[in-house]
Amino acid sequence: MERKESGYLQDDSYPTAPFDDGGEDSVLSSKFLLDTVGDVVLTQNSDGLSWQLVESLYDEKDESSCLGLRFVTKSGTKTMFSDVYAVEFLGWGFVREPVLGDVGCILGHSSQMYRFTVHAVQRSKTIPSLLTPFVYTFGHKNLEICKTWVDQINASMDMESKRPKNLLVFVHPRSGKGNGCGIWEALAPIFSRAKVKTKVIVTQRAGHARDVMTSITNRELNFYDGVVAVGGDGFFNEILNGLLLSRHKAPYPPDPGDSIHPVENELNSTIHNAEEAILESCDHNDQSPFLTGSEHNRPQALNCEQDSEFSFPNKRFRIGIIPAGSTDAIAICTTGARDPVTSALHIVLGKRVNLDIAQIVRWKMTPASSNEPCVRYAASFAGYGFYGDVITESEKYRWMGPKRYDYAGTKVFLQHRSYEAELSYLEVESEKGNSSPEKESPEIATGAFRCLPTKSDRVSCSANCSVCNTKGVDTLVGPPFLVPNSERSRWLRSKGRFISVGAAVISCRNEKAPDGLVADAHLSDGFMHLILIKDCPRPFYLWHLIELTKRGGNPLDFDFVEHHKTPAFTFTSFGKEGVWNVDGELFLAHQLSAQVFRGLVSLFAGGPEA
Ligand SMILES: Nc1ncnc2c1ncn2[C@@H]1O[C@H](COP(=O)(O)OP(=O)(O)OP(=O)(O)O)[C@@H](O)[C@H]1O
Repeated sequence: MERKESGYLQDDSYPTAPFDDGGEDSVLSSKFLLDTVGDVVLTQNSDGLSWQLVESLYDEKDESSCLGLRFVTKSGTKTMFSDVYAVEFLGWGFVREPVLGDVGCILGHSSQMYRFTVHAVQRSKTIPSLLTPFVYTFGHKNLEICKTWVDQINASMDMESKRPKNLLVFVHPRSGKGNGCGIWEALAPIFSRAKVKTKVIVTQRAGHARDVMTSITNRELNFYDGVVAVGGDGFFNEILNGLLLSRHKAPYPPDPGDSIHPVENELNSTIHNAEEAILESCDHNDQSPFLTGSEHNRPQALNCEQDSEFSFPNKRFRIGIIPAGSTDAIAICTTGARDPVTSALHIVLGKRVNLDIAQIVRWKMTPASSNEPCVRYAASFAGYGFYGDVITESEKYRWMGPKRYDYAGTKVFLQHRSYEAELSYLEVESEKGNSSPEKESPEIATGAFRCLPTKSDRVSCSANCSVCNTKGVDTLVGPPFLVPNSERSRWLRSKGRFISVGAAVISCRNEKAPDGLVADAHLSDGFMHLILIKDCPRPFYLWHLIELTKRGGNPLDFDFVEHHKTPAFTFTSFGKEGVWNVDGELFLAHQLSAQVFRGLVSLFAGGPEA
C-alpha cells in the first residue's frame, strides 16, 4: 500500500512553536511519523514530551496489539523527562505505519526517513513498582529536525542532575542461581544507552569486592557517582562494609559487658524474667555509656573531622543493587520488586532513597576472649539462634543454590534449639507516645510493647514515605543518645531462653515472607525492630513461621514473641558459642551491641510500591 505524503512532510521542515495544545510552557513542536502508530504532533515542554495522533487509525481501544507488537495509545501520550533515560539518533531507515484493514490491524507501509528513539520507562499496570523500558521511534525526512529534537531532549535530560555518569559495578558470578554475569550482560545496554560509564569488576572470590572497596582511595571513589552490586544481600553487605568500615567515623554503641549494667551480677537471676528498667535515663553525659564508653570510641570520634574527604551520609554517592541472589530482600524492600531491569532503570534514572544502617560491634567472640571491638554494618537484618544456625547449615549446601535455605531451615527447625541470652535495648520516649495509656496491659506498662502502634495504626513504608521524611529528634544521623532530648530514653532488659533474636533494620520482605519479618518497618526512620522469640513448643514456633509466609499474617502476635522498636541494643550469650547472621553472612559473637544510623547511605532506588 502506498503511503500518502501527509502533513508532517509538507508543512514543517523545521520545528515550530507549539503546534496546538502543547500548553503555555511548550518549547518545541513538530510532526513526526511515530513507529507503528502514525502521524503525531510531538511537543516538548519544560517537564516532558507529549504527542497527539494527527488522524485516528483505531476505533475504540486506547492501546492495541498487532502481530505481537504493542502499540502506544492512539489518542496521545505523555512522558516526563524524569522517566526518559536515553535519546538516540538512528540515522536513515524504515519507520512503520499501521493501517486498519477488514481483518483488523496490520502493519502497513514502511517509509524511509531519518529517525530517533526516545527510551523511557513504563510502570506495569498490575504491579506499579515494576518498571519496563519502552522505546518510541520518531521519523522525519528532514535530518535537521531530527537532530534538533535529539539535542533538545538531551539538554532537558542533562538538567535531571541526579543521574549517575560513572559507576563502579561489582558482579558476583556465582550469586543465587549462578547467573550474575548473564544478568549484567543483559542490562549493560541500558547503562550504555543512558551514557553511564561503568567500570565492571567480576569478583573472583568471597571478600574480593570488600577488599576493593576498602583499598580504593577516597579520591578514586569520588570519581564515581556510586557503586552497584549485581548479586544478593550478602554481596551488597560486603560492599557496604568495604565502603563504611574505614570511612564512617562515630562512637561505638555501648559495650554490654561494662557500660550499661554488670551482666555478671545478674547471672543467678531466674530466666524468663520480665523486662525491667535498668537505666532510667541517658541524659547526663557521665552516665551515658555512649559518651563515656570504651576507650575505643575516643580515637574514632576525634578522627571525625580529619577525614572529611568522604563523609556519611553522602549527598552524591549512592549504592545500587541489582538482584541476582537467593533472597534479594534489600532490592525488594527498596524498589518493591525483585527485578533486575527495574533496579537498572532506577539506577540510570538517578532515583534516591535513604537507608538506615545498623552498626554492629562484636565485643567478644567467645566468653574467654578479651574485649576487642570488631565492627560490621548491616542494611537489612542481624539475627542469632535459629537465624545463625540456618546460615551456618546453609553454607554447607551452597551447591543447592537458593533451595539450600529451605533445606537448612527445615533441618534447624527440627532440631528446635534455644539459647540463653540477655539483651538490653534503648526505649525512646517519642515512640512510646504512639500507644494510648488506657490500652496498656500490665506487661506493656513495664515498657515492653509501648513503642508499637496497633496493627490498624501502622504505616507501611512507601515511595516518598512520610515517616522516613519526618524530621524529628532522631533525624540527626548518629546515635540517638547524642541528640538534645536524649533524657527521654531509657534502657530496658530482656533475659531468658530464646529460639531466636532478630534485629530487622527494614521489613526484610522476600518471596518467602511477602510482608517481611516486620511489615511496618521503614527504610529510614532511625529504628531497628528487635524480635525476640522466647523458647516455646515447636508447634507454636511453626505457627509463627507459617504466619511469616502469609501476606497479611501476624507473625509477631504471640505471647512468646517480644517486639521492641529501638535505635540500639546490646546482647550477651550465656552459651559458649554465638553465631549471628548479618545480612545473610556469618558473624561469630558472644557479646555484641548495635545501633542504627538514620539514612546513613543512599540507594539508587525509589522505595517500595514506587
Ligand atoms: N566470585 C565469588 N566466588 C565465591 N563467593 C563469592 C564470590 N564473590 C562474592 N562471593 C561471596 O558470596 C556471598 C554470597 O553472595 P550473594 O549474597 O550474592 O548470594 P546469595 O547468598 O546466593 O544471595 P542472598 O544473599 O540474596 O541470599 C557473599 O558474601 C560474597 O562474599
